[in-house]
Amino acid sequence: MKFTKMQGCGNDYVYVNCFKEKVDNAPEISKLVSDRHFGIGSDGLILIKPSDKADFYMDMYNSDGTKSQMCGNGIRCVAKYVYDYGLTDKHNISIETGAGIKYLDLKIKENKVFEVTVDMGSPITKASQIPVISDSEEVIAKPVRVMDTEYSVTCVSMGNPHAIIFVDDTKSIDIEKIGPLFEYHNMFPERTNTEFIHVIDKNTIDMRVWERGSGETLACGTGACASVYACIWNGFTEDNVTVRLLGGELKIKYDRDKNTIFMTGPAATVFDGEINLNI
Ligand SMILES: N[C@H](CCC[C@H](N)C(=O)O)C(=O)O
Repeated sequence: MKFTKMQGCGNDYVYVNCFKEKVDNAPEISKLVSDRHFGIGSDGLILIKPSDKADFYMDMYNSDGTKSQMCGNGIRCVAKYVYDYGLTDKHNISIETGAGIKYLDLKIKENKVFEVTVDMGSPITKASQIPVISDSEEVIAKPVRVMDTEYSVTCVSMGNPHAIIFVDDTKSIDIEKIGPLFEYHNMFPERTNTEFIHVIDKNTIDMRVWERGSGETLACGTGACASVYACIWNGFTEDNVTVRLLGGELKIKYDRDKNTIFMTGPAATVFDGEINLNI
């Protein structure tokens, strides 16, 4: 199987052009290629497919083989792939995802995409739509006890679930221990991505993330959008926020009039390759 390894802020996936390659059993293949010792090494698998509703369709799988509705860093790399590899010459494209059709604005230098702005759609806060089990309609700054510590949890979906937790320092979190406890917490019937946020100032936050189905990643685009909305909702930041992640920075803007979140960030190609899938 031919593939292209790409990354957005260090959130790296194996991309397959399904206009040319046939991929059966994507969940199994995602687990295989994601393995950083026995496979290619990645946070998951992203299939680039035709769509009858948009220019392309992004089909995304975590490294544990589970499917996700949406991938922010991934969709920027899909945009880079389809332009750089000649599947489109448009500077504005639409991509169908499990979280609806997304619209992207490609920034190009020397005929290659280097940065993309994505209309990520509206944040979802209704508990039943995240989903999160709660006796209230929405979950904002809810105290949740895990491992004899109480955390303040705010839940937002960007088509995929996010639990945003505010902390005083992102470095001191034992994310390998705490991350899975939130991911598999019984308040999240479909599990959750979990973001740990330290608010630096009204326009800057630090973020670490434990992703549903992939563990800690260097960045999470949907998580950055969900986290910025949670910050605005809690009154901690303004509408334009730089999110500082382990793997880079994302610029997030909440457009109040449209109730829409825009994400701007880099996309990079690491290498092209071919793998013998004897499964
Ligand atoms: N890394 C992705 C998010 C993957 C989400 C996935 N872990 C899930 O929702 O199950 C991003 O940049 O938005």
